[in-house]
Amino acid sequence: MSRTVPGERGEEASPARQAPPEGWGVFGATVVLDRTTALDDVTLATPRGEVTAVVGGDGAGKTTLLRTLVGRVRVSAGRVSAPPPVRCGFMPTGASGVWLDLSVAENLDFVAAAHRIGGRALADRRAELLAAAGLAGAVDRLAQDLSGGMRQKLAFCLAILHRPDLLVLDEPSTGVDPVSRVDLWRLISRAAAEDTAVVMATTYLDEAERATTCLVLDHGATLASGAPAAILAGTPGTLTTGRAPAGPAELSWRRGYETRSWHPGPPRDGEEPISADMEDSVIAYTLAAQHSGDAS
Ligand SMILES: Nc1ncnc2c1ncn2[C@@H]1O[C@H](COP(=O)(O)OP(=O)(O)OP(=O)(O)O)[C@@H](O)[C@H]1O
Repeated sequence: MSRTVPGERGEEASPARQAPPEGWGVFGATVVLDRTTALDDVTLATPRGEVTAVVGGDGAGKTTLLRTLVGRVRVSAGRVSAPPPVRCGFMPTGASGVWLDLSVAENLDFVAAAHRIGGRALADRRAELLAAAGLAGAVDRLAQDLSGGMRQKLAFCLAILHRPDLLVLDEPSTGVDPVSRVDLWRLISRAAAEDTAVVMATTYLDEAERATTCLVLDHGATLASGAPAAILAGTPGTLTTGRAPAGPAELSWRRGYETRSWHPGPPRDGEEPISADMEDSVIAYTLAAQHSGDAS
């Protein structure tokens, strides 16, 4: 394990740093947790100014990967390169970074104090974030009295308050209503536009499709990675749609009123394959990994 983190939590805020030439990220990382291989030789590069999405089903390794990136989990093989903790922002899943018995303003002030931000700089930053997150009318409300979406947005504001170089978000929009999801995505895009390296785990594949690059995990292993368009273009096998499954039930799934069917290999006679969106594509990659030994 060779994590390169020069700073310690709680050290004084330092100016923004350049990423090393090879960039920040997790490179060839293997993580074993209590005899479970949570990550198996996974690489995730996190360039500045870009949004990198990590997707995958339950237990795929998303949280472990993000926690590895911010130094909370040790790798048993591979390498992690990240800014010092004081220059990272981490939003854990479920808005668990929010103090429920503090008001919105107190939450922000508390985190600002930890980063030694005060006075005019804090007033300006607080006003900017509250306006962008649509929380200006709720500054004096206890966090426990916020809606789930408002709490997620507050958690986001806490993670980004000190303008981190690397912003790591664990399922920021899970359980959030569609309007708040749009707000959150705007905040995330804005952070990237301000040259922050943004990494987010998400279960919403339409969000992943809007990221600059995307990493698809399954059981701790990489199924696909790259620009969303490249992932879609590389979708394995053949995908069709219809009213009923075109093959075995375990290779079919519902999409709205339709049923998608997948099989490995090229289209068969008479089949009319469809183009995959990210949701179909991730399912196809997963099925391909599960059925890699099957004849096409
Ligand atoms: N502390 C731990 N001890 C042992 N195994 C763990 C621990 N934390 C996670 N795991 C295992 O590591 C694997 C990856 O878990 P992880 O939480 O990273 O997945 P995830 O993609 O974030 O899933 P979810 O979306 O369900 O939270 C799972 O098999 C999980 O059971």
